[in-house]
Amino acid sequence: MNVCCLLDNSQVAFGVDLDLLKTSTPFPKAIETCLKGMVYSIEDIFFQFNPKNRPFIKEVREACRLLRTTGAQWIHERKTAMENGDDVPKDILTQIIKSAGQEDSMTKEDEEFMLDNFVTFFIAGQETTANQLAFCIMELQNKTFTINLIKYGSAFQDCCSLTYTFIHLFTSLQVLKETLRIYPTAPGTSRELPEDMVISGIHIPGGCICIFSSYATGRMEKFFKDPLTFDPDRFHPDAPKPYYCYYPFSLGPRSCLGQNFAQMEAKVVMAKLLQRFDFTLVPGQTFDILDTGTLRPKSGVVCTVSHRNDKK
Ligand code: HEM
Repeated sequence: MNVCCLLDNSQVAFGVDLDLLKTSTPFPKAIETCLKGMVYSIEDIFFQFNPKNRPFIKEVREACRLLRTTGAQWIHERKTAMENGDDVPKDILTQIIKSAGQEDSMTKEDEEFMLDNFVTFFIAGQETTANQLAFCIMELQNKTFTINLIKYGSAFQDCCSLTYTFIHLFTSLQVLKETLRIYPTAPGTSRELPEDMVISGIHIPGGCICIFSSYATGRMEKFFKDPLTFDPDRFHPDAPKPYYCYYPFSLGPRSCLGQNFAQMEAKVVMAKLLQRFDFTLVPGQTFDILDTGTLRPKSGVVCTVSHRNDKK
């Protein structure tokens, strides 16, 4: 899933074919290492001062450097192509460079800022969607979900026979939205209060940082009946909309920039995979969750994959 999403992001956003399926690249590992570094430093503010963490910190620095040098190289190549009047894709990279070109002058700091955005885009955009799809495949093996599908009148037999109803559930995003309710791959966010505020009758002084957990609210009986049951019907177009208790992409002006892209990507990747393959979970895996900054399935969702045509 990581490879699928990384290929998709790099191709759509930066017009680069990473060729990950043929050659092994250090990219997915570098993204994972950067995320880990972020989590460890948030969890323990003294992390970087502990001598025993030095080897890991070195690893994180190298991973960041890899992402930044790659970003710099891609930007340079695209800039040169644009200056030479070559045909370039109308993708995000072209937009970033065009916007930068409208500035009177580009300082070294601006260039660093552009690279920061590149790395944010790469990290934010890959793990989250990949893990969402992995959780989704994990839930497809879940008996409760199977029962729910039978309720829709679908001929849902071994794992996932593709009826119209089933495909519709995906394309209408019901399944994907329900996946993010129980497994919000970016499990929370935070905001610093600029001034004193009263929230639900509680006075909070300005300068405090409030942390919001979409993982917690998504699993609260108060907001979702029988919260641990995977039921895509909660997101049926006629069902009442969740009110400020479902925010896997956060809310407000600084919410996820890639939300629409992510959901379109998830829909396309999932539909393509399920049209072609059957997934059967290798037994003995847990349905537990691992928190590595983003949430991911602890056992990795190791599956036996068979091509649908082979069964005909
Ligand atoms: C299932 C997939 C995804 C989930 C659950 C997710 C979730 C989030 C969350 C919770 C935030 C924090 C927003 C906040 O603090 O208020 C965020 C920020 C962000 N996301 Fe996503 N994201 C996903 C996919 C993507 C993709 C595919 C991209 C880009 C292609 C992307 C780009 C970004 C960026 C650039 C930010 C920073 C926005 C800002 O600071 O203004 N995300 N995302």
